[in-house]
Amino acid sequence: MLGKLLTEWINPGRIEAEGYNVKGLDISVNDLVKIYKIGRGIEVQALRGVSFNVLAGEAVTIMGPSGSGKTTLLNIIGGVDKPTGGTVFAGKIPVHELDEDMLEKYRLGVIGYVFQTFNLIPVLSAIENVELPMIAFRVPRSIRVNRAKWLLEEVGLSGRIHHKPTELSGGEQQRVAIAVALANDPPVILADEPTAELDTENALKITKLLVDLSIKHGKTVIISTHDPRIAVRASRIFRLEDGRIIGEYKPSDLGVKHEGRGKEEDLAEIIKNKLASVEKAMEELVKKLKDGEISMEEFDRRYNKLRYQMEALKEILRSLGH
Ligand SMILES: Nc1ncnc2c1ncn2[C@@H]1O[C@H](COP(=O)(O)OP(=O)(O)OP(=O)(O)O)[C@@H](O)[C@H]1O
Repeated sequence: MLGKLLTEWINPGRIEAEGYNVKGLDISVNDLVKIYKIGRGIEVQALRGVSFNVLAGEAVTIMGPSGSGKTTLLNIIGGVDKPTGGTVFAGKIPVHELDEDMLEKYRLGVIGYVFQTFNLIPVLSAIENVELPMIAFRVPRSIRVNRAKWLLEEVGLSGRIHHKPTELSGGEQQRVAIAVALANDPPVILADEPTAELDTENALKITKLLVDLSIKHGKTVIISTHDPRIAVRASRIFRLEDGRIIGEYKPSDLGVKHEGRGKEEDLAEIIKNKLASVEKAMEELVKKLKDGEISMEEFDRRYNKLRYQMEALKEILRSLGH
């Protein structure tokens, strides 16, 4: 029964030498809990009931400090790790219920995973790295080689296809890693801090490549990041802290246009203005409560929302050196 839900995705016949045939899937995460047991009865609760939805074809970011659970969350969505509790659906596929055999198929056909550390095989050239997932997927050689070339061209590396990872810059290695993730034309791309090792210019280029997969090709893209400058490039930002989603924003809530590519000084100015308006709204809310215009519940709900927004804005300012 479960196998049937994967049938569509595990057919190598759907892979073509060029282009993307497959659009994104909805991702639905419900009350996800992950507890790591680290011996002697000690437990680490990495996720404490995380729920959120990503629409098919949407690009979102998960933002949060180190240790907040970003990698754990992506690993569970990506079928690399199993949850302790809760559910994850990719379209109709109940990822949390898949056994090892089906998870392997799911990882090959449904998920393209981009890691922080590029994760390329050092002894293989760029093109051979891109071919690997297609070999595992049993894509015929003629299609495989041409698709690998096409994908490397797509990520702007047509002149580097025979280079080994060590002969490429960090930004170029991450481009190859994106081509690897796209090899089997997956509907869902997960990227775990894909820009952590890169300078700002390369980080923004890689982010654009990933976000464009959603905008131009309808893929579902989930990017985890520490960096608010990256986060604001997606359509929505989920803020994860201590294993919980504590807020959800649109870049416009933070005063930034969805595809804003402004200079960093401009961004700081915009965010300072937005911060001032959020602080003003908080003051007004306090006044309304004092004047008896709103109930305590309503105050709590609205004040907390503003507070999370304020914290996110302050974090962006800090990362911009203000
Ligand atoms: N395999 C594991 N065994 C035990 N604890 C783990 C394991 N993996 C992660 N953790 C713990 O779970 C929590 C969340 O870790 P996770 O790696 O998901 O966070 P993160 O937000 O991705 O952090 P970073 O930004 O530093 O990569 C942390 O407290 C971490 O120490």
